[in-house]
Amino acid sequence: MTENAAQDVTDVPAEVRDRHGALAEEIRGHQFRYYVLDSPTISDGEFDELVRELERMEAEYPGLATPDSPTQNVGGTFSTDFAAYDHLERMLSLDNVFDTDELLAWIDRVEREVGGSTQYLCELKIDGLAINLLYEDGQLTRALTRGDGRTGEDVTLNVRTLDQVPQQLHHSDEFPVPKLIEVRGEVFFRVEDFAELNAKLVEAGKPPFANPRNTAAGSLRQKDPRVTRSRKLRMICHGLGKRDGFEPTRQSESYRALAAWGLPISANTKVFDTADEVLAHIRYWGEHRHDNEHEIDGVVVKVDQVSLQRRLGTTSRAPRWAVAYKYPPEEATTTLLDIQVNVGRTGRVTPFAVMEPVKVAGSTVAMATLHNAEEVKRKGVLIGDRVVIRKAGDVIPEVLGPVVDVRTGDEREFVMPVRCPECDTPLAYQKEGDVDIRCPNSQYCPAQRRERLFYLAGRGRFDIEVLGYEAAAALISSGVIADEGDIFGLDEEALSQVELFRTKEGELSANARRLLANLETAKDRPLWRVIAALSIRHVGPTAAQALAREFGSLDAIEAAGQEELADVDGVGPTIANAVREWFTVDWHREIVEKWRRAGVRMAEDRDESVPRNLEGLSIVVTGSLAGFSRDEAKESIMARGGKAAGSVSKKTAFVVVGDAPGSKYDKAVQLKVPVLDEAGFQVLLDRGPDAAAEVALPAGEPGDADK
Ligand SMILES: NC(=O)c1ccc[n+]([C@@H]2O[C@H](COP(=O)([O-])OP(=O)(O)OC[C@H]3O[C@@H](n4cnc5c(N)ncnc54)[C@H](O)[C@@H]3O)[C@@H](O)[C@H]2O)c1
Ligand SMILES: [Zn+2]
Repeated sequence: MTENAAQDVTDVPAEVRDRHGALAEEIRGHQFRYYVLDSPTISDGEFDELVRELERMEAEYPGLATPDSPTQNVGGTFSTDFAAYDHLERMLSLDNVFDTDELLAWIDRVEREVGGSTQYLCELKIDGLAINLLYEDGQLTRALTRGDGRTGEDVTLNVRTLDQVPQQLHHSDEFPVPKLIEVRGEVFFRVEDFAELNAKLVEAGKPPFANPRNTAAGSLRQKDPRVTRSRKLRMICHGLGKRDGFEPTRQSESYRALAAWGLPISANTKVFDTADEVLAHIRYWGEHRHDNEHEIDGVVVKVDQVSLQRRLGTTSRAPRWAVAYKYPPEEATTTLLDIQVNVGRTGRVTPFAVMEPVKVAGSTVAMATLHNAEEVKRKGVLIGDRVVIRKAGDVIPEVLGPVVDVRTGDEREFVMPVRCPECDTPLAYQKEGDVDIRCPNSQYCPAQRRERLFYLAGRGRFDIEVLGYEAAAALISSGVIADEGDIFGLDEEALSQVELFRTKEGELSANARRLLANLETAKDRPLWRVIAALSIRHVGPTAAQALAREFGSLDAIEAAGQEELADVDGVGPTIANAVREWFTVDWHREIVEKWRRAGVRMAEDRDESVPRNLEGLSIVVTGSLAGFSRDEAKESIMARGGKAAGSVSKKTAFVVVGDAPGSKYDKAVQLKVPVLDEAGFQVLLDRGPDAAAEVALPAGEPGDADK
């Protein structure tokens, strides 16, 4: 103990004592909301930050670390809604570390105290709620929540509804069922079960739950076990309490015993010898945090040998032989300052949340899309609310829902505008039943022109580096181009009229020159990217590639009929309609004309060394071929002028059948379309349709002749 530790609380300056007292009180309030009401008002990350602040105060003034401080206690309490029982052995919490250095310091301390190296059992830290199962003579006699660590809430009837929890432990020759044992574990929702639960709620017109952990806690702590039964709660065991008749030497061994008795254990526990291995494991799970069936908030590192666990002992709050490495929190709470709307490339008007900037998962979040007016209603958020937001990995941030309990009454409902915020055109649904409302002024709406221009400069389209959002906005608002049709007509003179492209001295900027150079290169992008750049609804990269491959030029696409388009693999009727409709609009065709005049590629290059011997023929490939991938087979057909169709019709010239062909083969037989095997396909490619017809399998022959 340090000298300081002897310090008396009365030695602490009064204002520090007050601050400490207030913070401790605040923390206890949050613990009550979290453990008893299952309804926290701040995120776990924010809560942990408060606790750390308390710890920092106590490190400076150790006199403050009195036994009733939250830092010295297991953080829960119990509710009078349930009968209370004492645990036979206390249930502890875990100490946390938040980075490599803190973990290495913990490992150092452990190894110093046990006088050598040891083995580390690493487990995923399941984000659920702790449960204590008491088995006497193999029978489940009681299930308690952690409560304050000494006394828990009796949720036996609820736990009995969990399929994974055996009422009677299974017999095992290797591990005889002990006379008495307390099994500790975590109750949680699998991510997919939680999503399913929420989907059902939404379908029933109810607001979804925000967070699986608190929902799991709420689902288990029900007065009516039937509610618990209706929720797909799961459990994983991660420790033992009191035991009589079972003395494992390692914790990892005890898991084998639990499994033998029919209890659920994790498939993701591993034992390591060195700190490096432990760190690599933690790194691995940090990157694969969402590849698991349940949410994890860290990795728990435990000394595996039970004798060493005993030697290390516990503090009043946590074992000294285990520690939780916590990953950065993915949820935070913040204030929803406003809900504004954005007009997209296709005129879709989407509300988005403007929030007080908050740090989550390593980045600062100030905005998040709310998708549509219905979604705003469904989430139940009001402007001015405290909201829970989530940013998981690379996924865009999401508003989960409001913290209803801290509303002041000053919050107000969001009203979806009825006119476009940029061009004042009345908004409309494109067709009945649409969830998205749109600005129909697609030609002139400045927002849509700007968004389309920005979009065509992106990856998978023209890839014009200098044409970012700001540049797109400047080009449209300055009026030097009316819309994307004019973009390739830009020259030095036009650009010098745009402030963004001028230097302070009024000269053309280097960026302007770069833009012109970029535009020159962009004219030669492959056809599919040109198609994608047109902002035809539903036409993403896959459809654009299919169209380019199939038709080879924009003219051919424009000339193609609805059925012909829909027939292409990767296109289908919806996209076919969108393409047809798009070409009926004058100013759309004008864009194509302007690009054509500027020298933008309008057709695929043809490989002249390949014979065009399949011109006009529609060929379907089904099943897998040994010498060609799907795409190679299609490309070989298209390079010869043929059409690689997705479905068999009377117009199909040949059906090429590989291994495991599907219903297309049956259809070919039914329609008496000539069928080729792979060798026949090769003949078709090399020597054309007449030669292939001679090697085609007789139509309707194999097996199915009488169909
Ligand atoms: N948002 C709030 O207002 C609020 C309030 C109180 C607590 N909390 C949150 O609750 C947590 C603190 O509570 P805590 O005391 O339970 O500490 P903890 O979550 O840091 O760790 C202890 C618990 O981890 C669980 N656990 C999961 N997997 C485990 C494994 N493999 N091995 C062992 N234990 C495992 C156990 O149930 C154990 O009790 C923090 O995440 C905190 O942010 C939040
Ligand atoms: Zn508009």
